[in-house]
Amino acid sequence: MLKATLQPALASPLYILGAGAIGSLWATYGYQAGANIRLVLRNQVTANNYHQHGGTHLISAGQTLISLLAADCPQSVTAPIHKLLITTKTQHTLSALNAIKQHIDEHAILLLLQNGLGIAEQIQREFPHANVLQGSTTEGCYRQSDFEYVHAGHGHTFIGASANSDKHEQAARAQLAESLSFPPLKVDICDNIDAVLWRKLAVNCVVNPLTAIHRCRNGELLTRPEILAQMHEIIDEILRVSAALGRSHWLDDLHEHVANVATTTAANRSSMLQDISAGRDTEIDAINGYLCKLADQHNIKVPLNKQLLAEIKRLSSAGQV
Ligand SMILES: NC(=O)C1=CN([C@@H]2O[C@H](COP(=O)(O)OP(=O)(O)OC[C@H]3O[C@@H](n4cnc5c(N)ncnc54)[C@H](OP(=O)(O)O)[C@@H]3O)[C@@H](O)[C@H]2O)C=CC1
Ligand SMILES: CC(C)(CO)C(=O)C(=O)O
Repeated sequence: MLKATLQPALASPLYILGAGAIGSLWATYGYQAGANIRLVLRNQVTANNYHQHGGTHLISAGQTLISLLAADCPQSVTAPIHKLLITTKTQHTLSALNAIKQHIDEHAILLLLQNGLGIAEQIQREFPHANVLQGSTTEGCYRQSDFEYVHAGHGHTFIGASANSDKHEQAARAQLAESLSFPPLKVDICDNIDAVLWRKLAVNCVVNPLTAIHRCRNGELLTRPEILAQMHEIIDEILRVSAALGRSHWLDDLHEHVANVATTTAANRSSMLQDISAGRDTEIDAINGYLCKLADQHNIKVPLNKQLLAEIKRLSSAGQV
């Protein structure tokens, strides 16, 4: 079915669902740029706390940028949402969206900026007429305390949809990317976002659970021979799944790529390590869980990925008392 054009939604206010680290980057720089942005916070208590705190404080290049945006909770949203940036963790996305479902216009732009895969398809099923787009970012931001974030690393953000979209939609998508490029954030459209996301998934399947299990920073993975050997075996499993899906060309240098990411982010505590250390649930289902599901569908054995999945789930439930 031909979808309604993206154009009407483009001119609407940008709602941000999931005003954590990544959401706060777009909220803060958007506010600085004078964009029309509204946050959708979890509930009225969070919205009150946000106002009492005086909004979001983002430490960026040694400066504290303060933004006090309009902050709704699901009960207080009044206007229809036409353009929504979703920056919750993957495991919270559907419940967060369902809480505001009645306020989302049926042809809305729903842009996911998350690690992990599998959520976009679920959202498209829940919102069949919506323009569901996906993005991937290499910006780095972490939470220092409530509503206080640190922009730790500058990166690049790509957004896109499935390859077979028409030219008209592509132009609108370029406009969307431009409208989200609040300096210093840089957003571009990508002709093959599936490849970008798959490559990111592959890295996350290796680095995230291993750093969480071994409680180490990303770079340390490369310095321990037993972990390094495991990394290569995990990557080989990912490559076998990719081959079955006809996606090998997206990952032709995966062993080197994972090592490069671990090197360039050597000092990072991965997001999964942070979640496990804080006793929070993790994005493992959308990362190794997603890969294992595909492997099962294609009868490919991925024992190491399954072990990582089980171990992270065990650690995560042990941490939640
Ligand atoms: N941080 C980074 O540097 C990077 C992150 N990513 C990816 O971006 C995504 C977001 O990550 P990040 O920003 O770090 O995560 P955060 O945990 O910092 O932010 C997620 C936010 O979503 C909020 N949230 C959860 N449930 C709801 C709900 N029902 N209604 C409203 N808000 C809700 C959380 O609120 P609460 O705190 O109350 O739970 C939290 O503020 C993830 O997929 C991550 O992997 C990708 C690249 C880099
Ligand atoms: C690339 C990597 C591993 C950087 O830490 C990441 O995406 C994460 O921590 O989730």
